Amino acid sequence: MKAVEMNDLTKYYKKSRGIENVSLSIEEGEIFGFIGPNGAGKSTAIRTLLNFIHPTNGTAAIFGKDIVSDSKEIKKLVGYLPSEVHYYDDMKAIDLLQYSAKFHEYKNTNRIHQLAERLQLDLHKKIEDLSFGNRKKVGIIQALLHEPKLLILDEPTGGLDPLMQNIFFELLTEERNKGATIFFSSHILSEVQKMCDRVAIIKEGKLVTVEKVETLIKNNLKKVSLISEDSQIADFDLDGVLNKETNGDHITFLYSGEIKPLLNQLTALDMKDLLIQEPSLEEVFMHYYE
Ligand SMILES: Nc1ncnc2c1ncn2[C@@H]1O[C@H](COP(=O)(O)OP(=O)(O)OP(=O)(O)O)[C@@H](O)[C@H]1O
Repeated sequence: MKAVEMNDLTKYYKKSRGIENVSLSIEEGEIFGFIGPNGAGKSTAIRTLLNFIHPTNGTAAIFGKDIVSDSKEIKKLVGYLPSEVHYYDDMKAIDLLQYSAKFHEYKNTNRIHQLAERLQLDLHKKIEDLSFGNRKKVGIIQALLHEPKLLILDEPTGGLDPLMQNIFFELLTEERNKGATIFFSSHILSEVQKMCDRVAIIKEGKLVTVEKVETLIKNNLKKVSLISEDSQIADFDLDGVLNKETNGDHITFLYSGEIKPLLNQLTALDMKDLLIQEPSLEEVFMHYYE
């Protein structure tokens, strides 16, 4: 059974586009990244999955249960971290988390303390006295505490310092090793590269691609940098050449295709230097974003 399955999931806010015809599925046990620029529709997709907003069209299921009609059952299986956490400010963190554990009928309250220790959070402070990053930690503990089968995390690392981000990713890895599925949205390419098995890229509400992270990087896309004083360099072109930039005698571009035609074309140029390498994940994404 798929952990998450979206079929043509569409959400319009009145006439304005949230997401359109998003279809994807996430396997149980996967760490799946959801990447896209601001306003692309990541939070809309996540909030629709959690039945906070209703789909305009299409369907989705979590562990085979319909996101609208079975939403109550789904809530028991899911841990959710919103991109911005808002709580009752004058509650202490511990009270809020114990209340949350009760809601999930989760008995092992030691886990709250264990997670707080790992994340270095003082549980006895009131929410209003916590910094933005420390409130985020409360949200992380709330999402993880009942050991859900599926974690849905919307921009989870915003506000965490690098040390805490590492601890957070350790916690996610531990949950995954216990069998959890993790679906998280992010702008931060390095964390997607480090953590995810597969990634979906969303742009202007539509899914652009779903790929294994390694495939995205290796997808035959090469970054070519060369130096040449050859006057023909400005006209250099070939099927598969993308994002060409010329700066004096330096030229860089991405290339997707067979390597031989590229080399044939290059050897015709009078070159001073040539470097063909794998593009960074960022360069790959910029190519999809354009
Ligand atoms: N409550 C709302 N009412 C009207 N339009 C909305 C609402 N929420 C989101 N939108 C619109 O839906 C589109 C997708 O927004 P969404 O917040 O899902 O994007 P996102 O990818 O999560 O962006 P970000 O990375 O900035 O959080 C945007 O055009 C946004 O303006």
